Amino acid sequence: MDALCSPCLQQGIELLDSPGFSGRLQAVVEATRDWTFTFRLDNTWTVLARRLTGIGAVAVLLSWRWWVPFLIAASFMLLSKTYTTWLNTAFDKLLQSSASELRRARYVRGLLVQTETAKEVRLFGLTDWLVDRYRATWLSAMAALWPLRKQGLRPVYLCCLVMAVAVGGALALLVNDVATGAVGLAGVITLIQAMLALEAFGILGDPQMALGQSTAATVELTRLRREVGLSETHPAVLSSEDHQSEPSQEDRAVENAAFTYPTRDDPALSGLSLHISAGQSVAIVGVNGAGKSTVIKLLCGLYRPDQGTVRVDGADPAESPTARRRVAVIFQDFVRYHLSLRDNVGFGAIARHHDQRVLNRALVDAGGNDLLERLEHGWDTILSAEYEGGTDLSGGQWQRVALARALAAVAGGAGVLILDEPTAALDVRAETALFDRFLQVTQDVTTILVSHRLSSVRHVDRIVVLDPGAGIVEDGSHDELLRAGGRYAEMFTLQARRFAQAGSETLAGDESQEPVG
Ligand SMILES: Nc1ncnc2c1ncn2[C@@H]1O[C@H](COP(=O)(O)OP(=O)(O)OP(=O)(O)O)[C@@H](O)[C@H]1O
Repeated sequence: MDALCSPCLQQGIELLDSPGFSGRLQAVVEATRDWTFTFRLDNTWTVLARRLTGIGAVAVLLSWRWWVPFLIAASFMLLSKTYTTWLNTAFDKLLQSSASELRRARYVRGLLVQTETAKEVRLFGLTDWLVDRYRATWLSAMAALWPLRKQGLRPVYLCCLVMAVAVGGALALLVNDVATGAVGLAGVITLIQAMLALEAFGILGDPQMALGQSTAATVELTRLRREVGLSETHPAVLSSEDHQSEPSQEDRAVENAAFTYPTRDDPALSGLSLHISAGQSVAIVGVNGAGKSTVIKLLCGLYRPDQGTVRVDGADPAESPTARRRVAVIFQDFVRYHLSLRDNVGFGAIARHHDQRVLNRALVDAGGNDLLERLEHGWDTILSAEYEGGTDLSGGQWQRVALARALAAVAGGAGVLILDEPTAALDVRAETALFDRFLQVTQDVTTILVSHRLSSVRHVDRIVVLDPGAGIVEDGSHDELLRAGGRYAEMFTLQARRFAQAGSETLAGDESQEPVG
């Protein structure tokens, strides 16, 4: 799968937006995971037909030496029984001792192919790490099988020997009959074919079908790769040196960008230009559907503009993994990884994933240090109640973990930190406090905040008001925009009045829905 997932996510996430591609990718995943149903259905007929062939073979061999077909068929059946017993034991053992590890392995594999996780996996450059984790978890789950393979298979090998002796003995008899002239050429061919057909009483299966099944997923993968024009080469893995720790002094810019989503006719952005100086804090506000998240996605290199350019530190983030690594973003639909707290935070800076200092600092700065005390296994607690020893978190706790991930990314070298409404579930006061704290701990970093609550973002250096179709309609500091008395001023006043009337607690829910303008 990594042969497809890595280059696919490296290119962008448009492919996963395409229902056709996404559906086929999921089909490949299913194909490599679970053949059980179709396997049984298809093979019912095959097994019936082959058993009938076996009975015919017995009838043919009866006329030669009556005991030969029974001896050979019995040896095949014995082998079949021993092998099936081993297989059942192996599966039992696997499910008993490694079920949760197998599940974890599948979960990690799922992160590589799901649309919901694609943005973060690409942005944080997690593909290779996840592929390695998948392999390691899967191998560790399979470890329960290795001893069984060594010792448990001995009876199976013994039955193979018995079968070989029975078939070999029958062939020797046949050679003898040929030598004495008791059996002619036509008889030899018929009898040998009949002997081979007795294999229908065994469990050797249809090699062609088995081969077809095992290669079907590979064939589909190859076809998908060819269709979407993915190269064979594996994308380069960024080393820790690629994660510059010094903030860059270069600007971030979107220049005359137009973009239409592949599944839409109307453009999400047309002719938008936005320059952000290094170290500046900027808030992007606007009504629902104004294109705020789309601008962010372009800046992250998740999509390529149809027209115009996007530059982060002088490079196109859609093309340059290094430029992409300079941007850390947490979206409203950030991923709640069913993995350890360490992974959830460390994914922000995968090259420093085990640097405890970075993790501690990020969690404290995100206001989540008290969370650590409540987790039974500390940093190694799995953040999902579906796993033994794991636990789920509240919405607010998850948000702090996601913010810690973004801060870890800054420690890992990201120079642009973007929060695209990950705090929408917090009330106005909590969001304002968190944004203020964020601006404090990220003073050297370019910060972009997206929010509907104008009071939460008033302390940024600059506020940009986006309008659907019209692009940027206002641009300035909070005070400047208030003085200008335009749309921002109008909405800020309206929100402030409603806030005062309703009280912070009750308004919190309403205001998260409140559009600007
Ligand atoms: N993945 C997508 N596929 C198709 N259309 C999309 C997609 N994402 C956004 N759009 C459309 O693009 C336009 C801009 O959406 P965008 O999410 O950028 O707006 P926004 O200002 O962030 O909105 P909100 O405040 O509701 O989050 C909208 O018309 C939206 O329906």
